[in-house]
Amino acid sequence: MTRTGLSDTIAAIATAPGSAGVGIVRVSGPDALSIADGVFRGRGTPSRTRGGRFLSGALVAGDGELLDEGLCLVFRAPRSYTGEDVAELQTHGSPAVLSRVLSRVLELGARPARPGEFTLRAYLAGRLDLAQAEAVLELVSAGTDTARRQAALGLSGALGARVERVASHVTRTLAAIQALLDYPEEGVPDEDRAVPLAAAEAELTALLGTARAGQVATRGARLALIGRPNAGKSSLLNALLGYERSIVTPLPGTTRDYLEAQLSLAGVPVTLVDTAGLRETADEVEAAGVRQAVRLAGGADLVLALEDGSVEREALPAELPPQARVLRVRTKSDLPAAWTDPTTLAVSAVTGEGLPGLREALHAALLGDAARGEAWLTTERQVDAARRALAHLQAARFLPDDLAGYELEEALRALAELTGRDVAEDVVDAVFRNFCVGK
Ligand SMILES: Nc1nc2c(c(=O)[nH]1)N(C=O)[C@@H](CNc1ccc(C(=O)N[C@@H](CCC(=O)O)C(=O)O)cc1)CN2
Ligand SMILES: Nc1nc2c(ncn2[C@@H]2O[C@H](COP(=O)(O)OP(=O)(O)OP(=O)(O)O)[C@@H](O)[C@H]2O)c(=O)[nH]1
Ligand SMILES: [K+]
Repeated sequence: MTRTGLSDTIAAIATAPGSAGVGIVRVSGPDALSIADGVFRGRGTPSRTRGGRFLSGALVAGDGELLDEGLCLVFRAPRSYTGEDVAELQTHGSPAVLSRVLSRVLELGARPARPGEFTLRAYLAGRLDLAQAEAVLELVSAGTDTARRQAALGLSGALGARVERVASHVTRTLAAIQALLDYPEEGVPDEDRAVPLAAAEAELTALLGTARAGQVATRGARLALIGRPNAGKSSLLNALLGYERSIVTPLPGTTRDYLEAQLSLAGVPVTLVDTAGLRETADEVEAAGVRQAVRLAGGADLVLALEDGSVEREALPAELPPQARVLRVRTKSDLPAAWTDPTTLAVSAVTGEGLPGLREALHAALLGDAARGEAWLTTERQVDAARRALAHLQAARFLPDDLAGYELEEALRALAELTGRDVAEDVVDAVFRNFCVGK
């Protein structure tokens, strides 16, 4: 996004396209209220109304034609979403009405808002930090209640407060180091250096631990079903879905390509991936399927490794990628067990036995025990800044005071970036590029 025109008055339809009970045209900037005067006719005049009030009346075109009945909400700088003067024209929510009201507002001198420009202005006015602006974006697009809860927490500033706690430990250490730099022979005592640094590291590590959960909650998760032929992968997929998505036969090697199906696991959107059974095979097509299965396991957030409980246990013929996180499952628990293993969940796709426990285990493995009520990291940008901050803290641990001081300053810079107090313009612009017009 270019940074020109930031003192222009901007306008956009703020509500979703299509018909709705009510629709809103939002106008923000120095001329917002005088422009509202030109389109709104009521008993009061927007530019002479106190902030925080609304007027009821009519919206009219340039030639005086009545466009709709409506309300005008008046916000005065700095007490508005953007921090600027804002007029909200609230109409009946028809695209025909909204486009005529917007045209009139543009005719009166506003320019169309760029995507995210209202929120960018709120950020530049210091009303939101970058992590809060990201939370606004996540709230607007939240598809699950978990995503909504985390976004609302982020918008409330809870993430900023967590980061601030880490930063305060680092600042304390840095101050102690700087106070003693002129007397290097003394060294900074542990209670001013090792202790707060350990606290900062522990808090930051806990925060980083929420990243997977945060990303799973907002973007959903991929779950790959892996196992030998006939282990019961397709049957388990169908049982989890509740309908026959994947072909099940007694013949080993039934699934050769992979297939995907969507499932909601306690509000988390999950993509289940059924793969070809893993075995040594002379069949070219099946062998390609096996290689693909291993690759899919590497790309999944979680691998369900299935082993047939009714036959003698055999190791998987292929190595799973080392980064894969694996949950082990013993299938066909309705049949006499040929083996058991306390670290393996037993399920039956036929009777449904063990399925509720499996669903719970999946949910726990995907969302972890990230504490409720605590803010999570939800974007790659936040995770990257937190990782860099942690690396600097760890580097500082074993360095002499002067060099440690440098690492701590870098850690503070990364923490400031995390909440968006010290961020390069292109990074900010990349965040706002994902917004819709009108937000
Ligand atoms: N109609 C409408 N609903 C909306 C929004 C909006 O802009 N318009 N929002 C937008 O995304 C969200 C609410 N966000 C907002 C946050 C702060 C202010 C605001 O003007 N705050 C002033 C106090 C105004 C007053 O009380 O007079 C302030 O904090 O100083 C407005 C909306 C959700 N609902
Ligand atoms: N009794 C019992 N039989 C099962 C269960 N799950 C699967 N089966 C049977 O095991 C056989 C193989 O099941 P599939 O679901 O096709 O196994 P798969 O792992 O997808 O097999 P491939 O496609 O060959 O890799 C079928 O005859 C199923 O009916 C179960 O929980 N209990
Ligand atoms: K099969």
